[in-house]
Amino acid sequence: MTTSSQYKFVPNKNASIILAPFSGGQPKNGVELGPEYIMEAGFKQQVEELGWNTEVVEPLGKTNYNDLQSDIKDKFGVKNAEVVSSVCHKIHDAVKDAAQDGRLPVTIGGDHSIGTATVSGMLEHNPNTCVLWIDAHADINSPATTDSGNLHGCPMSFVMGIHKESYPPCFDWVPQNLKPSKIAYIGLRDVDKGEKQILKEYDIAAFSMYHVDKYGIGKVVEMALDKINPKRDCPIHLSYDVDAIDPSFVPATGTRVQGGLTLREGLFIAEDVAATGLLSSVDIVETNPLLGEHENHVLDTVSAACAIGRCALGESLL
Ligand SMILES: NC(=[NH2+])NCCC[C@H](N)C(=O)O
Ligand SMILES: [Mn+2]
Ligand SMILES: [Mn+2]
Repeated sequence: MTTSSQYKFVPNKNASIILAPFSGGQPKNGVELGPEYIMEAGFKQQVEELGWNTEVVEPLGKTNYNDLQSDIKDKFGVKNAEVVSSVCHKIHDAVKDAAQDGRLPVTIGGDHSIGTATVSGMLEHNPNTCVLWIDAHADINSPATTDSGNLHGCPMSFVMGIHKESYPPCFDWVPQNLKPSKIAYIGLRDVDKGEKQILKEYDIAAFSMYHVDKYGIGKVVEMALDKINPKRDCPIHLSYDVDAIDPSFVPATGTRVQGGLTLREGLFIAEDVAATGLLSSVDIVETNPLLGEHENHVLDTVSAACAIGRCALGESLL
């Protein structure tokens, strides 16, 4: 079987690998090292072997934004709002610039708070963009609902403007331009009570591990795309939290939840998005090399992160 390997929204196969070594959206050290480990594993060369021209972009420069962190909630009930906001603003601009330049942004985290930046950046570039969020978590808490106060649990509400009266003013720059009908989740299995209410209230397409078991991953990806991209004509932003995949395959991540996707199911999602020809951007987040109990944990996690990227960029298309 042959599948079109053409990327409709990036016909020249130019990609920008955007490094986001940031951990301020959650309390565990080490997730800021994700980009370094993934690049050292040869990710850029791997992408080039697939026929992409790549450039590496470091919107955070050499500044270390990770020492400014605190574990104390502010009066809005969240932690590190100022630094998360300013890091996201830089990544937002880098993602948008890359896309405007005809390149496919591949943003490597770092924690998932940067979803605020990538989703809003791609939506400013093309308002038809839909979002496929692959994660054990819904990351749709607002400052009003979050228990942890960790902003990596909140990016989806920020880009939709859910409970906007609860946001710290430093997030005023974030365009709240994602419609609830343009986001679908796959892999959910640890969703907070307040998040469940939001998913219901906004009628958001949410496929949990229950649906993966019941229908199979192939059908679930199809159902998700039917909801958010029924005519298969809109660009797809794939935001991939490696914790969607079961911790037996991907152990080095900060919020492990048992009962996840097999590695093959996880890669299939990226392959199937690639096969649509509609991929316009991808995030690969939450690789934390300091959380492996031994070296193999780190190797497995880093190589899964690289494989997600390669599959999204067409490795399995013949
Ligand atoms: N990107 C992630 N791993 N997010 C985990 C979020 C966990 C929890 N729902 C919280 O709000 O803190
Ligand atoms: Mn997660
Ligand atoms: Mn996440």
